[in-house]
Amino acid sequence: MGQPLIDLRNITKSFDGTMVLDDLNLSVKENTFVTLLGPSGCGKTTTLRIIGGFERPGKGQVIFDGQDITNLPPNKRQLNTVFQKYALFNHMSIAENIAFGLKIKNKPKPYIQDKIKYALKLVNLDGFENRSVSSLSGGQQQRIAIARAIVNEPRVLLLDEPLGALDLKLRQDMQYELIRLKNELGITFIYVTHDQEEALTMSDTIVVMNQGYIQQMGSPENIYNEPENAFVADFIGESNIVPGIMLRDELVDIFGAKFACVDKGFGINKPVDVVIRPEDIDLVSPDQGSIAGVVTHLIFKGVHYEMEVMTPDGFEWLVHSTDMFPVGQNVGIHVDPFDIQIMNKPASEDEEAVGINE
Ligand SMILES: Nc1ncnc2c1ncn2[C@@H]1O[C@H](COP(=O)(O)OP(=O)(O)OP(=O)(O)O)[C@@H](O)[C@H]1O
Repeated sequence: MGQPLIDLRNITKSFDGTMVLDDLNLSVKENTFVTLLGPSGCGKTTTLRIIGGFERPGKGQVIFDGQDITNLPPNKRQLNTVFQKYALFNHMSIAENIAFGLKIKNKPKPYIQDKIKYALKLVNLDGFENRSVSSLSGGQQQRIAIARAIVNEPRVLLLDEPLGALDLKLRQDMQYELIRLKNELGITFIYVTHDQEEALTMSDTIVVMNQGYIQQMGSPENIYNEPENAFVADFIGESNIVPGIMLRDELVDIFGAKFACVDKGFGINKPVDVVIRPEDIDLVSPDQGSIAGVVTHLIFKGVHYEMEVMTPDGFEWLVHSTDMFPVGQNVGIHVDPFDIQIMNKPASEDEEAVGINE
């Protein structure tokens, strides 16, 4: 593969003596949609601001297309940023808002007019040139903010929770719009969100962060199906995370019951964490399952039923199924070997950084 477009090397950042990013390494390939995902305060925005040039790292380098841009100001970088608050100028028309960056660069008038038209078409707001900012809905304002960034022809668009202020339906519409834009424009998107569903929907690559460390980096499928640790498993979707003992290759003991799996190389009689997604549990008759239990909770969720099944050890398994099993019913739990994910127990309670270079 060619060299990455953006390479963060050993980035460290503290605020008031508190470490926010600790030796962070991140490579982003050109023309990918990369999402920084993690809980509030994990350092996503700080990472984005360092890429954008709004924040200087304490240590480390920001490499863009092979060049060190660590000390370059934001306006000299080939990227544009869209924030959650649209930051449009209320006293200017839509056209003036979009033209703002181009006027500063002294671009000729006909060029600017063409660009405004082109950008408005891209964000599905043709003919909005003379409208005022206040006459637009939140979603429309956010599209204008994106149009304003696009006319500068950045190689990278940085987006910091750009859909955070929108309601669910609008947010979903805008998610599709952004994917379309990325495909049409062929530019690299770096997107910050704490919404895992949004990340799974939109990204080519998800970077899961926690407490200033990258926990895992991979495709949405990889992150969802093969979480590398309990934090990722828990943060991305719902999971049953249960203690197990690897009896040998491809066989794990969970609460005294044997489950066939496909994992190897963990050793013999080794304590592990086992991740099983709620939708991967099949409820069968008690004698057909690997372990028997009783249904303790049942909720109808629209697309599926959500149930909890308590096994004799006292663990309550979360189960999603289109079949309904009433509270009090005795059931067996069966899991396909491919749907069982074995993880090493963390070496200590400390957060661990994981290697992220593919
Ligand atoms: N300018 C600043 N001065 C002091 N502390 C800061 C500053 N910017 C960020 N922090 C702190 O750094 C930590 C990481 O913040 P950051 O905004 O990067 O997290 P985040 O993952 O983007 O969170 P959120 O989703 O809430 O925006 C937080 O504890 C935050 O309070």
